[in-house]
Formats: sequence, C-alpha cells, structure tokens
Amino acid sequence: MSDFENLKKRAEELRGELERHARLYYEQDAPEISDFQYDRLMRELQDIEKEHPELVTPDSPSHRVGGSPRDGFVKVTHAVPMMSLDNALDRAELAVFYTKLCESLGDDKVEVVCEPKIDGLAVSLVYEDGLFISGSTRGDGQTGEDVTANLRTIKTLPLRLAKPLPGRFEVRGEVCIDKKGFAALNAAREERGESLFANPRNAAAGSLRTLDPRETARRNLKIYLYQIIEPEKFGILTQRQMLDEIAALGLPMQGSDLLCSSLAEIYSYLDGWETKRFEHPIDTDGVVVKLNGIALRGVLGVTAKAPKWAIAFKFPPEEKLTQVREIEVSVGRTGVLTPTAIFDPVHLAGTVVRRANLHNQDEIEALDLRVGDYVWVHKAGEIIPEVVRVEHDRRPEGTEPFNLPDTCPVCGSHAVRLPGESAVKCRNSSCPAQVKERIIYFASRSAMDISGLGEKIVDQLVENGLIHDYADIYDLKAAELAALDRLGEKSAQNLVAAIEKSKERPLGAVINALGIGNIGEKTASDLAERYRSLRKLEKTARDSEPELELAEGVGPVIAQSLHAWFTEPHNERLLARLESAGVRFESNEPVRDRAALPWNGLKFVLTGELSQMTRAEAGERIKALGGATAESVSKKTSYVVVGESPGSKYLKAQSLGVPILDEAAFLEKLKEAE
Ligand SMILES: NC(=O)c1ccc[n+]([C@@H]2O[C@H](COP(=O)([O-])OP(=O)(O)OC[C@H]3O[C@@H](n4cnc5c(N)ncnc54)[C@H](O)[C@@H]3O)[C@@H](O)[C@H]2O)c1
Ligand SMILES: [Zn+2]
Repeated sequence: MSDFENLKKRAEELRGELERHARLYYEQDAPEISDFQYDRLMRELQDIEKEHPELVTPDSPSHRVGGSPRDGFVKVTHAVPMMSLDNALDRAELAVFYTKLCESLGDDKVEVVCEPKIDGLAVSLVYEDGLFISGSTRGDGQTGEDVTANLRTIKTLPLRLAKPLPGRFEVRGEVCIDKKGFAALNAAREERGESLFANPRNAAAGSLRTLDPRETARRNLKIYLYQIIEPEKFGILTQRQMLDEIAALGLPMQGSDLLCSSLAEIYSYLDGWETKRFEHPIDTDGVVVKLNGIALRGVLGVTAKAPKWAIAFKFPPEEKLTQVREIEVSVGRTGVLTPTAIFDPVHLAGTVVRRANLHNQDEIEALDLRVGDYVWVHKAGEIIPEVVRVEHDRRPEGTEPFNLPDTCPVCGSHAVRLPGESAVKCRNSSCPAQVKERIIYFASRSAMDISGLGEKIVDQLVENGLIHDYADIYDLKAAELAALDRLGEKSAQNLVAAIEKSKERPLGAVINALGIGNIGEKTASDLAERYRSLRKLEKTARDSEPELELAEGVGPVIAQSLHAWFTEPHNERLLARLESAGVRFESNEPVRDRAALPWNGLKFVLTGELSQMTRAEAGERIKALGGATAESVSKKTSYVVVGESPGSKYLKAQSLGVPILDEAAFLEKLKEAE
C-alpha cells in the first residue's frame, strides 16, 4: 500500500474509534479511555486532515460538536449554536495560538482572559423578564436536551435574576459536581453495587440527564456561568465586563480568572493554577484562554466546531509509576470484601498516595494485577486514587494471580459471591467488622428510628463490650447507659424509652433494619406489604428462591440475597432474639384492597425499549393498577409487552404461548384500565 493509502486507512480507523468513544462519553456518560488518550487520537486525525484536506469527510468527528440528544428528552434548537473549544495539549500549542491571535489583530499585547476550565457539561439558560424559564444541554451543538426541570433542582441556580432585566436573556455555563460530592456519590453507588462514574464530568452529566428530576435533586450539582449571549445588547464590550455582569445578576461565577496581555503572564497563570487546582473544590481539566475584546471576536470568526478566539489548554494527566506491595482485604458495613492495592508512596495531585481501591475481583482480573506488579496510578477527578494499568512487561518472577478469600477475614464466616453480583460478601449480620455500622444502620431513621443511638454512643457500647450485635440493644439497661461518657441519667432514660418504642416500628422498617444486602427502605416496605410477616418472608426465602423471583419488585438478585441472609446461622439467632424482645414481626398496616384494582393478579414482563415511557414508568403504572411485573417469562405470565428491539423474552413468550402486546396495544389497555 502507498503511504497515502495507509494514511487514508488510518484516518478511517481513527474516525471509527473516535466516534465510538464519543458515543460512550457524550451519550452514555461512560467513557472507556481517558480524555488525554481521546485528545491524542483526535490530534492524530486532525494532523492527517491538515496534511491532506482531500481526506476530510463532512461528518468527521474533528468537525462535529458533542453527541446526539438522548431519547426521552424534548429537543431544543439553540438560537445561537453551542460550540466546543479547540485544545492546546501543551504550552507550545498555546504559544502558537497566542502568536496567531496577535498577528491577526496586529497587536503584540492582545488582552485575553484566563479562566479555569470546569470539567462539567455545558448548559444554556434562558430567562424571560428576569425569570428562569428554560435550560438545555449542548447536545450536538445545534440541538440539545431540554433539562429545565432538572436544572430547577440545582440550589445555586437563581430562579430570578438579582436585577430586573426585561425581555429574553440567555446565559451559558457549566453544570458540575464538586470533588466531595463526586467521591460521596461514587461511594454510595459502590455500596449499592452500581457502576461507578469515571470522573466528575460523567457524574454531573449522568445526574443532569436523567428523566427523574428527583434523582438530579439528590446529586447536589453546582452551576457556574461564563458567557452571555448577544452581550452587545447589554453594553458589554469585554469578557472581563461579561464576568462582572454575570456576578451582578446574581448568577454563580467561578472566579479565579485573570486578565493577561502577554504569553509570560498566561504562563504564570498556568503555573499558579497547576498547583491551586488541587485545592480547588471543583475538578478542572485545564484553563480556557479567551480574547477579551468582544468586537474583535467577529474579526477572527469560527471553525465548524469552535471559535477561533479562544482555546482550552488541557492539563497533562498526572500518572505515576509505582510497585504494588500488598492487596489488603477489608470488610464494610454490608459485608462487602473490598480489595485495596498498597503501593510505594507517590506524589499525586497535591498529596502522597499509597493505596487505591480495587473494588472487586472482576476489576483485578480486568487489570490483570498481581502483588509485585508495577502499575500506573492517577487520581480520578483529582481526588480518587486509581490503578490505571499494569506494566505487564515488568512483572517480576514468581508472582501469582490474586483471588479474594472465600471466608471473611474478620469473622471467618463464609464469604459468598452470588451470581449477578460483583461483590464477595460476608453474610453474617453479627460480623464484628460490620457490627458498629450495622447497629448504626439498625437504629437509623429509615430503620428502627432509635433517636439518641448515634455513632458516638454506638462506638462506646461496642468498645465497652455492652453490645455485640443489634439484638443486644434490647437488653440494655438505663444504669449501664448512664455510666457512659456524655450520657446523663436523663438521656439514658430517654434512650431506653426510644429503644422500647422502636419495637412498634412498622414491619417494613424492621426488614430494612436487618441490613440484608440489596434491600433498602423501598424494597423492605414492598416485602412487608406482600408477606405481612417476617417469619413468612423467612420461610419463603429459605425454601424457594424461584417463587420469590416472581413476587412484585423482587428480582433474582434480591431473592438470592434474601436466601443467603436467612440461611446464615448467625442471623437465625439474631432473629430469634429480636422476636423474643418483642420487635414487630407481623404487619399492622391495613391490607390494601388489591382485589378491587383492575389488574389484580395480572403478571407482566416487559422487554425492549418503549417509545412513550421508560420501562420503569411502565412498571409503576402496572403496579398502580394492581398488576405485577417480573423479570422472566413463565407460564404464569399474563402478558409480555414488547417494545423496540426486544430480547430473548419475546421468543420465550412465543414458545410458551403467552399473549404478546406491542406498545400500542399496551397503551390502549392502560388507557382502558386507568
Ligand atoms: N474519554 C473519552 O472517551 C472522550 C470522548 C469524547 C470526548 N472526550 C473529552 O471531551 C473533550 C471534547 O469535549 P468538548 O467538545 O466538550 O470540549 P472541551 O471539553 O475540550 O471544551 C469545551 C467545553 O469546555 C467547557 N468549559 C468549561 N469551563 C469553561 C469556561 N470557563 N469557558 C468556556 N468553556 C468552558 C464548555 O462546556 C465547553 O463546551 C475532549 O477534548 C475529550 O477530552 C473524551
Ligand atoms: Zn464477617
């Protein structure tokens, strides 16, 4: 093949790869490669296209912004396109940009504003007569997603501007999650066995682009504005004035920007920010350099995807090479065995790092990591240490593949990995490693609601040997409690009263308090409603997993988790003691008159994508009518609802002769019943 043909082939390959990664990143918020790797691939394509303009295709990723809007959102056409920014991957590229800027404008001291580049996702807000009326994501630059309801849940987003502003006003900026929020969100997701966000940008994007604004509200997102559309209308002449005006309107602004008029000043800003960014509460992935004069921007114009008057300087990724000395296994509140790599200390993003969470066995296998290996580590979102990859060529002799133990390193009970779960767990609810956390959870508001039994008191009770598990709580005496630090006689009596009162908690709260894996507040209350008796639930869970699987809201994972918990002998003893203490084991809630609901007794299985609603919404509506949904098709299934590109359930339904409804027929049936 000629050189030219080789290049042509490479360009095609690069486009394919870049498109795949762009979809993962923009549409699914789940990238597979780092931004740095992505930027390198993009630069390679741009270089080929620059050398050989005849190889440019109109749909090349180098000429496009972002990704397509997600289904389920109303689409919004932007009045002014939302563009991307060109990148400078090092200082030399930045120098080229600034020099060109000076040449084009015939001025060797062109003023630019340097701003931190927030690693979030771009949004545009529209205010009408000073009131927030709508907001959208960038999407592909022309068309974005209407996320007004989700944006309204962001606490720092003003619904009314600080000063009156008649007519339409559009302002743009970045929605993000701060480093603390990112770490907390991922920790909670890990606890629930959900997939982790790769970085704060993906976490923010995933949180803003959900169809449930209540979910967005829980994520504690932040917003910072940096651009007013049609600034001339407001008499704004420079970027600096624009930022002042944003602040004056009461809109959150990032700050930390600096007006510069030479390359040396820009570099010194970069120097300063390269260390300051580690203490900054929000993850930044670079510095944006923008021409200050707004009228001059028109002189320079735009390319297909970015303005020519601004550039994003990207920080190089901080990765360090080190050697793994040990893989430590710890046990968390829910009994999850978590492996942690311990390596020789390295400096990363402003701190010394010696350990990184390896999450689970699958992660270790995906990395192919062994004790003794040399590994590259970095901090995701500048905060969470991670092993990025292993230098397999440097693997020392005599290393062995690592496997998580099959017994709990703390209590010696069996540690089991259930099918469909990523975690190996100790299932013993009186496991000492879990005991404090389990007791705190048991006493928490959504469980037994024992006010006064907080972390500090639980610490003392466990450390003084007064309790060993949560059933011991019911044997506590006021005199024992009064002897603890910080607890007077009065509070001790109050605590005993709160413990007594907790025995009356509803059955759902009791089930939640047990701390069974995968069973949270909602599932526990569903189980209580269905079984109405803890002993009945226990019996079902022990005898027959398949039957549970068919119960409302109980999928196979939950069924297996219940089975594993109720068959652990330690837990049998805990239950017996709770029962004899007088904790509620039978439901006292009135039975809902299910028989009167139109779909009582009907079982639905949903497969494929529906266009009018999500599957979860369809499930809710089925339930509201008294029906149930199940994961798998059996002879007991009443209907299989088939959406776009259905799975094997469709074939199964056909072979079993279960009635099949397409979306239109299902909607019709819903309408009749509702
Ligand atoms: N890892 C992957 O697989 C993957 C895939 C696709 C894209 N990416 C990443 O996304 C980048 C491309 O995304 P992009 O088009 O959003 O470009 P970008 O993130 O490089 O820069 C443009 C964006 O910067 C944001 N921004 C933050 N602070 C700003 C400020 N102060 N002023 C102006 N804008 C500011 C805006 O949202 C703007 O749209 C790539 O460089 C790559 O790093 C990664
Ligand atoms: Zn244990």
